[in-house]
Amino acid sequence: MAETLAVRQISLRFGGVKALTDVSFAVEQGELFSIIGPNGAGKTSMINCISGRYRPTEGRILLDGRDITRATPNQRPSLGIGRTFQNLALFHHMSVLDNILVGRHHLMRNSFLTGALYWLPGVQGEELAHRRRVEEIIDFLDLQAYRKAPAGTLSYGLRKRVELARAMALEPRLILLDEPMAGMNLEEKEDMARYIVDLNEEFGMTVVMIEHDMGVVMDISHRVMVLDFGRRIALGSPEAVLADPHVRKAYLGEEDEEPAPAPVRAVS
Ligand SMILES: Nc1ncnc2c1ncn2[C@@H]1O[C@H](COP(=O)(O)OP(=O)(O)OP(=O)(O)O)[C@@H](O)[C@H]1O
Repeated sequence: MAETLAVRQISLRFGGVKALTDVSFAVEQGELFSIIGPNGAGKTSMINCISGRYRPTEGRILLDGRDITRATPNQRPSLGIGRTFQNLALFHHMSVLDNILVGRHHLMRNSFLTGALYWLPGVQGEELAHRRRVEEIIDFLDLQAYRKAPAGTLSYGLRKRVELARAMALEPRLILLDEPMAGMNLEEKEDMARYIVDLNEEFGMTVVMIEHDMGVVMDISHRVMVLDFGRRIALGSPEAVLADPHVRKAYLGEEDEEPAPAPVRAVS
């Protein structure tokens, strides 16, 4: 299967801090790929390199074989990369519907002039097509009851769902989810896990997810990469990663009975 994302020997330094060191991995088209690791392991730094927020000190990032390492964060949505944030980034006073429409901004040919030229032929048609697509996403994420509500009035779990809707509205080929279940109760987590599986299977979106809830990660991921101190220490199926003694030591704090691990290794 084709590689949607290829990360090649990425390193990222902040002054003396090595956030990432020589990390490589690839994500296949249609894959649901998770990145896990202890606090400070470099997970968000990696997502930020892929989304363009951080520019890696070394290495390359390819999307569908095209080098996007130097593309700006503003260019990445047009290239097909959508993301959600660890801390919610919604417009609180805007309705759910309008927040989601913001996600389609880069797809709107007429966006800049839509207001002024609204009555010209084609502009209304385009606007309608965007609204239809947004309504489909609202249905998919069961947000009908909240479409007119200001985003700031919703519960935390619902706001996370609106943020997912906004990222989906971009119709990304690759969607980056930064802790989509953080702060949720069990029921909200189960809902979110189902939506992520469905957007992967039904909408065909390739997913890269950071998540601390190991149960969810192991349940829904096709493959899992483990970072520790900015290095990749394991990569493989959830079962292989869970069974890996170095992962158990680094991530779960279990005693390692074997000699110290090599800095970079893979299991599959
Ligand atoms: N903008 C920044 N400036 C300086 N140091 C940073 C910056 N961003 C991250 N770091 C450092 O890089 C390292 C990796 O941080 P990162 O946030 O990527 O880890 P993480 O695995 O996402 O952690 P968490 O699970 O706590 O969110 C940490 O030592 C962190 O302090």
